[in-house]
Amino acid sequence: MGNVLVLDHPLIQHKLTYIRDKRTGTKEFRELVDEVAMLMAFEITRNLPLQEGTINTPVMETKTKVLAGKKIGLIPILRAGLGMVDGMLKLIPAAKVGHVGLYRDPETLTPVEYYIKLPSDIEDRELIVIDPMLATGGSANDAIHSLKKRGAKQIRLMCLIAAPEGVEVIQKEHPDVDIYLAALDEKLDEKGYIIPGLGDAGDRLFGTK
Ligand SMILES: O=P(O)(O)OC[C@H]1O[C@H](OP(=O)(O)OP(=O)(O)O)[C@H](O)[C@@H]1O
Ligand SMILES: O=c1cc[nH]c(=O)[nH]1
Ligand SMILES: [Mg+2]
Repeated sequence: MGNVLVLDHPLIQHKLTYIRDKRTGTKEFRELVDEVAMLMAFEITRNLPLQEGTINTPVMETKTKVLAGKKIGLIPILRAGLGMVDGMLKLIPAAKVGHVGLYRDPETLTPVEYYIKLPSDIEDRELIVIDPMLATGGSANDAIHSLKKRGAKQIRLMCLIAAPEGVEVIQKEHPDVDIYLAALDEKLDEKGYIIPGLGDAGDRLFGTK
C-alpha cells in the first residue's frame, strides 16, 4: 500500500490556515497556493538522486554534488491543479507539464474527462499528479488510471487537503502511488465537500463563484 505523508513544515501549516480562511480573497488565495506548492515541492524532492562532480572553486578543485538528472513530469488536474504548477516549477524548472482536464459532476460526483495532453516520454518520467483537493478520490483515481493506460510507471500524488475517503480509494486502486498532503481532514459532507476543507478550490483560485 502507498504511503500517506502529511507535510507538517510550520510554513506550510501557517499558510494553509490562511488558504482555508473564508475571508481570504482570490488574489491572496492564489499567491498562498503558489507558495505552499513551492514548499511542498521542496519537501517531496528530498529523495532526488545526486551524482558526484568536480568543480574548481576560486581556491581549489573539489568534488561536489549535482542532481543526477531524474526526469520529472508535473500533471495538474484542471482546473484547480493549475494553481500549484508555477510554485513547483520554481524549484523543478526542468520538469515537463502534462494536463488532465476533469470536472466532477455536481449530481453524481463522478469525474468527467474533457482534456488530456501529456509529454511524449511519460514512461521515462517520475510523474507528480497535483490537485489541491482529494475528496471522494474519483478525479485523482481517474487521472492516475489515464496516465497508467498511456504508459506511466512511476506516479506520486500531491494535494493540499484530502478526506480519508479519497485516500482510501487511491490506496486501494493504486497501491504503488504515494500520497503527499498538507492536511488530512475529517470527512466529506453530503455534497462531497471536504470538511473543514477550504471550499471549492477552483472557484476560489479563479474567482468563478
Ligand atoms: O476527489 P473528487 O471527489 O473527485 O473531488 C476533487 C476534485 O474536485 C475539484 O475539481 P472540480 O470538479 O471542482 O473542477 P475544477 O477544478 O474545474 O473546479 C478538485 O480540484 C478535484 O479535482
Ligand atoms: O471540498 C472540495 C471537494 C471537491 N472539490 C473542491 O474544490 N473542494
Ligand atoms: Mg471546482
